[in-house]
Amino acid sequence: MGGEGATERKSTASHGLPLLHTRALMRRTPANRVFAVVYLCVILALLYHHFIALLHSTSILSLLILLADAVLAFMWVTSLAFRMCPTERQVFIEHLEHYAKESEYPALDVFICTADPFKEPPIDVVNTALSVMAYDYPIEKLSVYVSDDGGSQLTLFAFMEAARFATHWLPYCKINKIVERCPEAYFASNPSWFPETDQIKSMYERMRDRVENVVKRGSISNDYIPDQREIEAFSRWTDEFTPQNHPPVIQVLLERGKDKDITGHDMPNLVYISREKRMDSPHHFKAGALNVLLRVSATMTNAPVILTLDGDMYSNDPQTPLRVLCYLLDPSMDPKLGYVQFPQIFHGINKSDIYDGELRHVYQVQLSGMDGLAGPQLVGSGSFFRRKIFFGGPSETPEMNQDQLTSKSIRSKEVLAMAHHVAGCNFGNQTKWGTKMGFRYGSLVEDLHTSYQLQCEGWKSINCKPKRPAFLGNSPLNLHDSLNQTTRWSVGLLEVVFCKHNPIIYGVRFINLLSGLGFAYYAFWPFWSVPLTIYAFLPQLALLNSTSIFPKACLRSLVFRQCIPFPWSLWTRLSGVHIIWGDNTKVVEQSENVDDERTLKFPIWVD
Ligand SMILES: O=c1ccn([C@@H]2O[C@H](COP(=O)(O)OP(=O)(O)O[C@H]3O[C@H](CO)[C@@H](O)[C@H](O)[C@H]3O)[C@@H](O)[C@H]2O)c(=O)[nH]1
Ligand SMILES: [Mn+2]
Repeated sequence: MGGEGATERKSTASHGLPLLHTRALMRRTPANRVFAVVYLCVILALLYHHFIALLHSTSILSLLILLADAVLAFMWVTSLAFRMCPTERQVFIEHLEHYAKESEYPALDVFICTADPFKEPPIDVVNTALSVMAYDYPIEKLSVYVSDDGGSQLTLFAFMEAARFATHWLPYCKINKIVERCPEAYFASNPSWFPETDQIKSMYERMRDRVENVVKRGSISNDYIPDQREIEAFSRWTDEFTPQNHPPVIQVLLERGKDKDITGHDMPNLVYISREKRMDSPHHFKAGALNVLLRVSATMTNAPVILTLDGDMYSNDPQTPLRVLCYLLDPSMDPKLGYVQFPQIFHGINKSDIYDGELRHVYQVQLSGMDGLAGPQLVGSGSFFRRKIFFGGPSETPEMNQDQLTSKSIRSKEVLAMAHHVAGCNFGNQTKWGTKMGFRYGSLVEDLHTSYQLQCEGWKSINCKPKRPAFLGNSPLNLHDSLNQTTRWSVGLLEVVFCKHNPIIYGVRFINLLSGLGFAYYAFWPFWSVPLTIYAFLPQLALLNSTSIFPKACLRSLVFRQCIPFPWSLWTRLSGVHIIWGDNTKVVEQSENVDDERTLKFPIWVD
């Protein structure tokens, strides 16, 4: 696991072709490891100290401190997963041509989820879709599926508009080699001017106004719908149709080979899906939506590679799928590689980010840490999968027939009938969907839950962190949304803790010790609230009880003599600095020659 980084830093692979990717341990790894050993000693000393203090006098305060510090210590131990083998990787897209021709690239199905047109504005979801439809990827290999869990005709309307605008937008991006392919972000960035820029900009603004007007009004007037086929599509919204109770709606908006852009080139497939919802049938939230996408796409295109995106997360780099191919097309790649995860990077957050919406520790530090083990967890968006991982472990997946049904038109009656059938709410009942197949049910954080189960089955993953963010998304900006998200995540994470495959019990055995700890770190994340709450009230309680919570005893005499003489005594000898750590009950032992001027007093804080 460790040390391979250095040896992999060479320019050609063993088969003589230039390398597609490299991987190396980060330079801070040895320092991290030394730090971990030192820190572990201090934590043990601290817990020992609390324990001794408890023996001397058992008060509620000392019990609370012990509890708080025990939880902090546990969380710190689980976080070791991120520090032992932090890994960085590089890909070389320019070497892809040595491995495969464009026509040999695997097909790619993109899944975009949205759930509520009033919380996630359809125009944002449209921007997400346009940004991936314009990927630098062979168009005949690309399909985009939009899952609308809100079952809203407003979203369908937005996508009908998007399909028309895309026939102008895609050639504009490709001919002018635009890098920013999300139209909203492109026009906001003061782009360089091309002869068609003004025209395309006003087209975009017209589309945006139409979509926003319709959402504002909450209904679509007939003069907004130019096409008979489109009027028919909306006829499915009958009076009984509600977001929680409706039949499946699947609408093929663009079909490759049939629909052309304004320069006469093919358009990628674009399919709108709103799965069947019934009050008496569990929908399993996003995991349920993603499983319907897996099944419907299997009936239509069945691409071996899948990308999942949240509706609010657009592509910021048209070459992203090529980066993934650098791993997937490498013949020497571990066949157990199941998915490639890109970090979530958020835009529009103010500098101070008081709610930590950016989650930088997760995306900048922890994913690289997990990458050196069995691989990062899924983070819900920006994940490229091999389709087969949803159908069993690495040793048991049958090779699926990729040509199955793909020769038929996706608008054909047969294909559509099948697609509607698998989008039904009872289709997955009494099957392995959600337990052994597809995204796993049972947790609101389906991403962590599913990736944990996949890694237990033996699948591995890779963290891909290019300099230019591959995707940019939205994060809660106010306290209300932020608390809502935290509550939802906490419930979902506790569901992972209390499921029968708890990471501490199963994970450390089925994946590996450190990865298991890494998953435990996330699953036990709600437990941070225990020490936070205790430490929030501790000073006040101590004040009321007239007890001191900050200690006076000498750590050197307490720890060094009784517990761990080295390296702390060496440190004291070399530096002459005594570290003082005391006790809230009484002075345990006073050291003889403590030089007041060179004595550091501080409480020990974990992490
Ligand atoms: O029943 C549902 C619920 C949600 N979603 C979609 O799932 C995505 C994420 O849901 P959101 O409510 O925005 O949750 P967040 O907390 O913002 O999302 C983070 O956390 C989720 C749960 O871990 C992950 O799925 C996401 O990818 C990750 O960005 C959105 O696009 C929703 O439209 C559905 O399609 N159906
Ligand atoms: Mn979100």
